[in-house]
Amino acid sequence: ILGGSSAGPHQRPYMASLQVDGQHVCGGLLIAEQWVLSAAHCMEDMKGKAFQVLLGAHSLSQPEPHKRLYAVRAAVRHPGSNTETNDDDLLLLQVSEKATLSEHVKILPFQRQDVDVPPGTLCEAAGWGFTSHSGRKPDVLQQVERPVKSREECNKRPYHDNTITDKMLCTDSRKKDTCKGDSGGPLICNGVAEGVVTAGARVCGNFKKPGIYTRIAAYVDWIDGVMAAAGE
Ligand SMILES: NCc1cccc(Nc2n[nH]c3ncnc(Nc4cccc(O)c4)c23)c1
Repeated sequence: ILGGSSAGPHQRPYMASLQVDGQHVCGGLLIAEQWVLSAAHCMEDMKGKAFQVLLGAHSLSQPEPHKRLYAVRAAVRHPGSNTETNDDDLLLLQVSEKATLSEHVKILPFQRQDVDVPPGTLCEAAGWGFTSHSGRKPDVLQQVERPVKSREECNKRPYHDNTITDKMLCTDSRKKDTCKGDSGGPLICNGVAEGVVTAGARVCGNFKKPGIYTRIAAYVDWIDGVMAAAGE
């Protein structure tokens, strides 16, 4: 997160950190007791290694009583996701057992009504991604408030030039923005998860490349279907 601030400890108890060999790779959000929603592109960063899901964390390094690392029982990428585009950039992770819910670990409701968030709505992104262009990594969860940018505007040059589909939304990216490591994390508007961070052009903090998010409401049937079909 560029231009943001540290979240209060456990103020965002739905935040997940996807980790390989103890290193943060991507964000995620807890959407059910045994399910974390993230971005399909995050699987590319795993380099085929096993990865875990950290829940209940504020600091990535410090021992915290409610921090717990879960093994992944199943990783389901959206069938439409691919390495070339931002389309359908969603990943559902079934963790090895139901998460122990508490003040520090909570489920975040997601938008089920497939209606665009009005442009100008102030939303929040959070993550443990880069906090500077030089690639500085934060220890504690960062957050930033961003206004939604209309799809019409976001699809113009010099912005994203007609690559933003109805299943995506944009936020202004001038100075304050998501960056490497924030992929997979939530965009929260009025307390409800509306989007999942996708890397898009991978540019951070440049107003010419607004932040791009996958609109969760456009994937409710897929999400419900995967969770229903999976076993224990
Ligand atoms: N703001 C959109 C967004 C959301 C999520 C991830 C991303 N960026 C990235 N995703 N993956 C990446 N691999 C390498 N570099 C990357 N961005 C980068 C790194 C250092 C300085 C800088 O200006 C930009 C990214 C960009």
